[in-house]
Amino acid sequence: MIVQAASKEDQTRLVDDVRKHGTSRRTPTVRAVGLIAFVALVAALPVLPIPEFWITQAIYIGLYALVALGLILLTGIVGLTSFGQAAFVGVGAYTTAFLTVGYGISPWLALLVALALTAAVAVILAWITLRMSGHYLPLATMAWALSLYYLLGNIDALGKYDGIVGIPSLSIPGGPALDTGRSFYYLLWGIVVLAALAITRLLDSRVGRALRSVKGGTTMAEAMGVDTFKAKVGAFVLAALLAAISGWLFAHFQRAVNPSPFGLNKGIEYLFMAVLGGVGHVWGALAGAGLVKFLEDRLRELLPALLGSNGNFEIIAFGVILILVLQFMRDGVWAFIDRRLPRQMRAIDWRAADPLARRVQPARGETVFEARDVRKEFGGLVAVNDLSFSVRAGEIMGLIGPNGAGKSTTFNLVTGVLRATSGEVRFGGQEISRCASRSIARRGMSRTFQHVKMMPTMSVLENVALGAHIRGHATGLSAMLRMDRNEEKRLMKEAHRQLERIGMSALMHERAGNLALGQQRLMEIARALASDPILLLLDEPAAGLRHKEKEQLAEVLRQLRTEGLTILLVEHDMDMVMRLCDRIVVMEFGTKLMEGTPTHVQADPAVQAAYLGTEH
Ligand SMILES: Nc1ncnc2c1ncn2[C@@H]1O[C@H](COP(=O)(O)OP(=O)(O)OP(=O)(O)O)[C@@H](O)[C@H]1O
Repeated sequence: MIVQAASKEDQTRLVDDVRKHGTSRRTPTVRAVGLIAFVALVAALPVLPIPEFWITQAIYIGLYALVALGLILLTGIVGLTSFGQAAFVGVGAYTTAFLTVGYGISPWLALLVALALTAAVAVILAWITLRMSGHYLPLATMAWALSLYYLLGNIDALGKYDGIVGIPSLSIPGGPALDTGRSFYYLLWGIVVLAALAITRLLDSRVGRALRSVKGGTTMAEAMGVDTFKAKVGAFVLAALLAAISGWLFAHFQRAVNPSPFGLNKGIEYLFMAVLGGVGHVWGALAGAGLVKFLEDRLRELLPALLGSNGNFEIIAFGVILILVLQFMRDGVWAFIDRRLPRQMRAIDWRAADPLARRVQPARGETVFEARDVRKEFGGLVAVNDLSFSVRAGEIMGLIGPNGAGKSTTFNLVTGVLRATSGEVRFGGQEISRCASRSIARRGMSRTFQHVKMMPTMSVLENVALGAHIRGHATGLSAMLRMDRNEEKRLMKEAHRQLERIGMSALMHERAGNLALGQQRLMEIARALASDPILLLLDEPAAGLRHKEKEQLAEVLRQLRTEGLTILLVEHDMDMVMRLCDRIVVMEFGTKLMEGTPTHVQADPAVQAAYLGTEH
């Protein structure tokens, strides 16, 4: 991962800032004022003396924003692309149209049916495609959008391409009818604001961190105990449900449906809204929906006048705008605004929280880990050749060898990233050779990566809190309802404690991507420690560090050993390995060359030859 180190002044400023203001400073008020102003404007709009046209426009923006919100979660947060959101809007719209017009069912009951149907379709699509890597999901969503469009247009009971008319307007059960634009507006925007709030809360939670960790690869997330498949399916279903709610509202607002607004074109337009608005931000959905609606209207007037003929020219203009946005405002309009707003700092509200329960550590000297004749073949290449070694509680075991010796492969076999061709890996007395990474993490093995893997746009504290994922239980729903705060405080307290342990708590509010490489490596160690591991695996933690940073790292590792932690260390810096490790396994060409104390290893002619490249 390419990361930009913050300038020395930036870091000093940040640390000073935190010290001066105390770490419990609240977010500056510009954001809060902006939020209040926005909600006030949304609430006041219908009572202002403005033409009905503007209310209708605001309703369309709200309908679009609901769909775009789902895409923020799916594309911006989890990193999946869907061209099929318009089709989910169609499921919501057609289900309610069919049931309310054909069978006189209450629209609210029809909403439940629409949501159930949408969830079923989304789960099936996600289940089939997300197990496969590559572009299967985007392709499947395209196929889904195309097939639903033609299906709707060819079913007699759904009125073919003419659709269904005479859909009743909504009314609050036992309350008023929402049959005017202004009354409908309140229901719709109430739902939009609630959905935006729910997604914001979700992102600021244990499940939210897990969802964000999935973007850009699953290895790190799985190593933190996150079920990445479940996270992806969950995000896909939630995005589909938001689209279906938009469709349900759309049908009762328009009072008629036909297949055209639910085709692939519209699916692309929804994606365009999310990207234009800023796919990484909840506000991006609102900005994108507003901008696209505005552009749509302007272009529909302007383009025919300019070009002298009628047609769907705005699609071409959208394409050009998208290219320009991707070129000059890659993260969307909201990211551009967000960068200019005061940085958000989390208030420290966890001091009084109960600490998380700790694992019982094995007695010093007990064998915690064992590899027995572990072998890994890549085609004809034997990367790890019947390797056996064990690690005892409370020691630092080094795993060294020249480039290509098989150390990283061994690491991946041990942590469940790769499956061994043969042999056995045991941890805590149990066989784990067939276990997935996340299940190994739950058993008490935690790791760092040769190339730092983190969430660069999230704070250092949040990155470290991800490490404690397996120690929490709060669900996404409880996060949306803010019923997870007690556990969240405990997780944050743990993350803070681990940052203090490695001497980095002053940087906890900094964006992880702004840290220098040495600090990022230390942050990874804090993250691994937050899982309360029995065995800590460090993959070349000193790579790329300067002398002083290496000294700091060595000091941290010594301290951890004193506290009784067991460490398996892969490292190229021989000086560090020899000074730190209790025992060392030396590998060459996938085979164990020898095992012993640093003194033995250093004196061994075969080891010297392996490193110097001479015959032995
Ligand atoms: N996925 C893979 N497919 C094919 N060959 C692989 C794969 N992963 C590793 N190898 C090969 O296995 C051998 C061992 O590689 P590995 O990365 O484990 O060595 P290493 O000791 O970690 O090296 P380094 O110190 O350079 O990281 C190398 O020859 C490498 O090319």
